[in-house]
Amino acid sequence: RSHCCKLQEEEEEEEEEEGEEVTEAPAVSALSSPVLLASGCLSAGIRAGSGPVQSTSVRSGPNWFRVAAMLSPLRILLCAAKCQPTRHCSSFVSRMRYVNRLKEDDASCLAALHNSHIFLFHHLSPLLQRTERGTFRPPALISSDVQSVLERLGSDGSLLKESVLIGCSEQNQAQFCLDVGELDQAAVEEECGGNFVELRKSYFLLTGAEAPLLAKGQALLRWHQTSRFCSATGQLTLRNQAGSQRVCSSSGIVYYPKMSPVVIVLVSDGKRCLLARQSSFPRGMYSALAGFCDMGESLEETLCREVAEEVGLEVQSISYSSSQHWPFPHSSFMLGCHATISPAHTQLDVDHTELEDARWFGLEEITSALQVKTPPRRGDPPVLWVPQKHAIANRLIMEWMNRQRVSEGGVTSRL
Ligand SMILES: NC(=O)C1=CN([C@@H]2O[C@H](COP(=O)(O)OP(=O)(O)OC[C@H]3O[C@@H](n4cnc5c(N)ncnc54)[C@H](O)[C@@H]3O)[C@@H](O)[C@H]2O)C=CC1
Repeated sequence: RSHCCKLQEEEEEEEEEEGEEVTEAPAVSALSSPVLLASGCLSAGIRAGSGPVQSTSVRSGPNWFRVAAMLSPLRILLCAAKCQPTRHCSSFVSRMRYVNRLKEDDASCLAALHNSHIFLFHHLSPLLQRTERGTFRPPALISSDVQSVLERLGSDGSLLKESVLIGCSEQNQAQFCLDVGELDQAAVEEECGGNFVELRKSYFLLTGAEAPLLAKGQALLRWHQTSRFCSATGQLTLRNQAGSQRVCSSSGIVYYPKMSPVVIVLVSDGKRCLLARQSSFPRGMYSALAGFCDMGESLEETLCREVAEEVGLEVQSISYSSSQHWPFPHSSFMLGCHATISPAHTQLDVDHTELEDARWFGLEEITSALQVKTPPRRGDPPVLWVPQKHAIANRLIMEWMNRQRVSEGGVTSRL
C-alpha cells in the first residue's frame, strides 16, 4: 500500500471519529487525477516523462519494495474510490499532512524511506547527472537501488537510515537526502552515473526547480553534521528518523534546525535603484543591500538599520516582495523587500568597512546587467552583472526593472 494513501485514509478515519465537518470535492476528481495515477509508475522507477525531477534506476534487480510499488496504482485507485463525495481530495493537502506525519512517526518514516526517492550528496556536494539535452539535474534515485550501491561499496547497510526527509514529490513519493561522504567519491559517481558538484556551482548548472530542494537537503545534512552534541550538557544528541529534530540523550532538550533571518532590500529613489558590492564578490557583480537581523528586531527595523549603516540613507517606505532559503555560506532565511527614499536625499555615505562600493543605477544599466547570464571570464572586458536567477536579489532587481518600465512608459518584457 502507498504509505501516503494509507496515512491519508487513517487521517480521514480519525477525523470522521472526531465528527469534523468535511467540505470536499467529488471523488471522481481524485480518480481521474494524473498525479495519483502517475505515482505508482514513478515509485516503480518508470519514467513518467513529466515533472522536473524523475526517478533514476541504478542497476538493480527486482525486490519486494519494487513489487509493492508496482501494485500501488491499483491501491491508490481503490483508496480514491473510497473517498467521500464531499471530501476535498487536494493532493497538496494530503502531501503536506503525509510529510508532517513522517516527521512525527519514526516507524512510518522508516517504512517510507524504503520506498522513496533519494538525492545523494558527498561531503555536502550534490550528485548531478547530465541529461541528453546537455543540461544538469540531480537524479532522484530509488532507495532500494541506493541500498544496493551502498552494499556493493562496502557500507554496512545502516548508512541509508542517515537520510533526512526533505518532502514529498507531486507523485506522492517521499523524498530524502543522504550524504555518502564516508564512501569513495569516484566509486559512487561511477555506480550512479553522475558527479558530485559543489552546491554553489550546481546553482549555476541547474535550470529547473531543483535548486531549492538541494539547498534544503544540504542545510539539513549540514545541521546534523554540526549538531551532534548538546550545548547545555555536552552529551550526544540523537536524531529522529526524519531528521527534523535532535534530542539530548541526557537532558531531553530538543533541538530544531536553525536559519538566520536576513533582510535583503532594493532601495529606489523613483528613477534609479541602489546596488552595492563587497570586495569578496566576483568582479563586476553588484547586488541589493543585505544584512542579518539582530536579536529582537522586526523586519522593518533591520531594513532601516542596514540601509542607514551601510549607505547612510533614511528609508521612507517599505514593501514586502518574497522570501527564500539561502544556503550560502550557511542557512539564511532571506526576506526580500523594496524600499524607497526621498529623491531629495540620495547622496550616499558608504561604509567602506562593509562595502567596497555602492552606486545608483538607471533602467538601461539594470536591463543590460540582467542580460548577462554567465559571470564574465578572466580577460573579458569589465561588465556590470547581478546575482543569478536562483538568488532573491535577481528577483528584486527584475521586479524593479519591470515596474520602472511601466512607470517610464515603456513596454514590460520579462527577460
Ligand atoms: N540570495 C541572495 O540574493 C543574496 C543573499 N545574500 C546573503 O545574505 C547574507 C547576509 O549578507 P551580508 O550582510 O552581505 O553577509 P556577510 O556574510 O558579509 O555578513 C555580514 C556580517 O554579519 C555578521 N554575521 C555573519 N553571520 C551571521 C549570523 N548568522 N547572524 C548574525 N550576524 C551574522 C558578521 O559579523 C558578518 O561580518 C549572507 O548569507 C549572504 O550570502 C546576500 C546578497 C544576495
